[in-house]
Amino acid sequence: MNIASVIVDVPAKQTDKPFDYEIPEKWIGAIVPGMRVIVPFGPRRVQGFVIGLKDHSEFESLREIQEPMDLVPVLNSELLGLGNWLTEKTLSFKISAYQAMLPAALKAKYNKKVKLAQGASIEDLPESLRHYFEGDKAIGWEDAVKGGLVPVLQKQAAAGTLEVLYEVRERLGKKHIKYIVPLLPPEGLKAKYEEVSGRAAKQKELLEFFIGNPEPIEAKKLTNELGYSQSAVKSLVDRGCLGEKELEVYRDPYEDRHFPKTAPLKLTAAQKAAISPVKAAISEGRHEVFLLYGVTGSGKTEIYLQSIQDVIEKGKEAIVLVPEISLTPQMVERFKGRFGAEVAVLHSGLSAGEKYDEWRKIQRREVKVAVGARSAIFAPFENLGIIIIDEEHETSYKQEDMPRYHARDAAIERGRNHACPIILGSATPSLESFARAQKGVYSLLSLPDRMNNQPMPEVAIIDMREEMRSGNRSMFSRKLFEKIEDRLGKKEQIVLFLNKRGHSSFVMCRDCGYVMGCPHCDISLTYHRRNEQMKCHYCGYETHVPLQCPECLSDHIRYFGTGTQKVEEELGKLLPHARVVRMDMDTTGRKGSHERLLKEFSEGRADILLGTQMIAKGLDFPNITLVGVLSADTMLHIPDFRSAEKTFQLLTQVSGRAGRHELPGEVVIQTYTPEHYSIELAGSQNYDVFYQREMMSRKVHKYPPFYYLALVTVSHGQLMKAVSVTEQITAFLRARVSEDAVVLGPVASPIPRINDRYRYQCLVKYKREPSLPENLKQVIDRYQKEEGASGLQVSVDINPFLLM
Ligand SMILES: Nc1ncnc2c1ncn2[C@@H]1O[C@H](COP(=O)(O)OP(=O)(O)OP(=O)(O)O)[C@@H](O)[C@H]1O
Ligand SMILES: [Zn+2]
Ligand SMILES: [Zn+2]
Repeated sequence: MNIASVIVDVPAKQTDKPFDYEIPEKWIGAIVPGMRVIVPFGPRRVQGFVIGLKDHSEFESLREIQEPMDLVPVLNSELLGLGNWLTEKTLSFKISAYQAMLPAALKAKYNKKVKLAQGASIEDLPESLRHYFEGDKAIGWEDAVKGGLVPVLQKQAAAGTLEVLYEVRERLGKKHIKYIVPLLPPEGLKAKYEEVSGRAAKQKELLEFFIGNPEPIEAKKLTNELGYSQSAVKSLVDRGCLGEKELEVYRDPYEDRHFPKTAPLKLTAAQKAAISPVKAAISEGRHEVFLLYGVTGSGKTEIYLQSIQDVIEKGKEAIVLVPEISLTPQMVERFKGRFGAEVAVLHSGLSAGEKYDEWRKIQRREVKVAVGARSAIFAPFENLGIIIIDEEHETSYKQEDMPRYHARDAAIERGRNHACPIILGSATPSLESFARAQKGVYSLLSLPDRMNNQPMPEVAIIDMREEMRSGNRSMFSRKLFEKIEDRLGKKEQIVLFLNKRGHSSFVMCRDCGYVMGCPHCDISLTYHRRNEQMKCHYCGYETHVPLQCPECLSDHIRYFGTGTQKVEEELGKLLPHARVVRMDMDTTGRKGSHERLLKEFSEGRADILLGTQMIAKGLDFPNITLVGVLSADTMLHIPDFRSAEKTFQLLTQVSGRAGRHELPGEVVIQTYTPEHYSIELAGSQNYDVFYQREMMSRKVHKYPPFYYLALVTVSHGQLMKAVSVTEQITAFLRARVSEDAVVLGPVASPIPRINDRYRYQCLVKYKREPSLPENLKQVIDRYQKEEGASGLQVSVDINPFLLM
């Protein structure tokens, strides 16, 4: 096996296949599939993934691998296979698929070193290696490669005595903590104990401690918590009885937090009925996809926890996906509280170094559970027993760049590989999933009632046009305002929700109706109060708020729309005594701020939690008895066939924050289109009727789940170029699909220009088109050649979630 098949890091059609390389004699056995290597490619040196080994190649005179990049494989064989699957499903390059599975720290160029693994001791190494690692020394990767040490180091890495560290710049290196270690065996310490004079009682005490506890102990803990004297430590260090040692600790972002241990709750009859098929699948080691459809507050999380418990008891591992936005401390606490140090948490709030640390815990089998957002689906477990996707309807599970995968599909694929069950949980399942459950492709589990049979909150829908007509120009309807005052009086808590998506604060001229738009994109600019700036959310363009309308020179130009800042101001005027916590992109930008704000609210130091999407999900606070939705319809106006579904889901989720415990809850939804079925049915929280109604409309308009979609987006600096290429593509595809398929286009994208590039699209709706992937690939290949030269971009998204 002296030949390696390598996928090189050159994302292009011509290079999207394995290349054979000869493994130099000294690295035979040291280079195995799943490792990265440096190979010569043309005149360059590039990175590549070894995907297989073989004895013979059909090519002659192979070039040699220059050097390995890893001591142990970064992708296991299952993930290598998953990479093929991803490539096929998303029409992306293999290299993009593999890169997508690794934490960022492994992707960029970071300093790499080999060190003694945590918990290993220098005596575990062969004599010949010890001098490299004594006294916490490390050997640089380059030196190890030059010195031909890789194969020997690799053996140690496989045995767990050595490991590779990445020095991630943002937080240089690993974090170290000072430990005190006894330098003598207990008998030696006893001998010293006799030697120490009777007056040095503190030293005697300390020696006694180490005779009983010969393990290293954190210096701070020894003195601060256990109360041993610092000067005694110093004296014993001077005497050569104790040593000080810096030991690496993981940068655990939750280290300062204590998670009280929770025990499994006694399940209700409904929960028992729902969990038992899952338990059966776990114990039989069978792949099955469950859709857990349970209303908000019905106890889905407890089902996740107890299923994971079973999986851990079988010696297997679990992945839990939650949407980024609801990966709140409260969610993390539930998993850490139950499984403690067995849990790794992966989310975008972590620095690259922290993410890498969490990933390593998984790779080194130190944890059993990974909780994280979308990309946690690639957690490098080898013995998966269950995958859970909470809020499975969330669109953030779809990745919008290459590879454009949906985490749900990847989960099901991994579930097949590991013969393990999948739970998709939601109070408002996606139409796709519910339709599959109806057809029996997924097994449906239902939790139709809240815990302790609490009723669902009562919902009032307020027509804001009526309010306007009767002279109320405030952003609060009379009913909502009344109820806010009532709750403030009763010292109960309130959630006010403002949907930022769809429309936000924009600047408009009251005289001529001019709206300030981005000069580079066809979209209006968003007003930011904090620095009095207008900003484009697509290209980042920023400008000052004008004092005069550029069109008619009127000075009646001001901002419109209700941003959270504006609501906060208005609350300040109307209810100066109310304590308001505002949560949106602006207030949660800094690390830890999200957590701090929620804590403030949960500890009752605020009355009103005001926020955007990020407060809609997952919050479980007993004192919330009123939820107000300030403008329910903004989401309805996005040009997207899922807008009604998203509106329904969001309203149901927000409403679900009220009355989850003893106190009953109430919800007030303000809208300008109360007659729309998504709003009406969210009001009565009737998913089943909504599902029927929406399915009908999808069928008529030929949208998922009745049809699949493929979207081709073309962009170019010149309008005519974008149009003509889209025209060609549309014609090409139209000639190659069956008559059941619909090919729409060319049409301008809903945002027709971003960053001075014109955007056109072609949308294919189809039921069964076995040759479509091949044809789409041809489209990509055909235009890829032009791309570099003229700035043309052609992208294909299969099952798109954003039609923008
Ligand atoms: N068997 C049980 N006995 C007692 N309390 C329970 C039980 N199961 C769940 N609970 C409690 O009920 C509350 C609601 O449960 P949970 O948050 O899991 O609901 P959920 O279905 O995940 O809701 P959402 O979809 O709104 O997040 C929680 O406070 C939880 O601790
Ligand atoms: Zn004007
Ligand atoms: Zn712009």
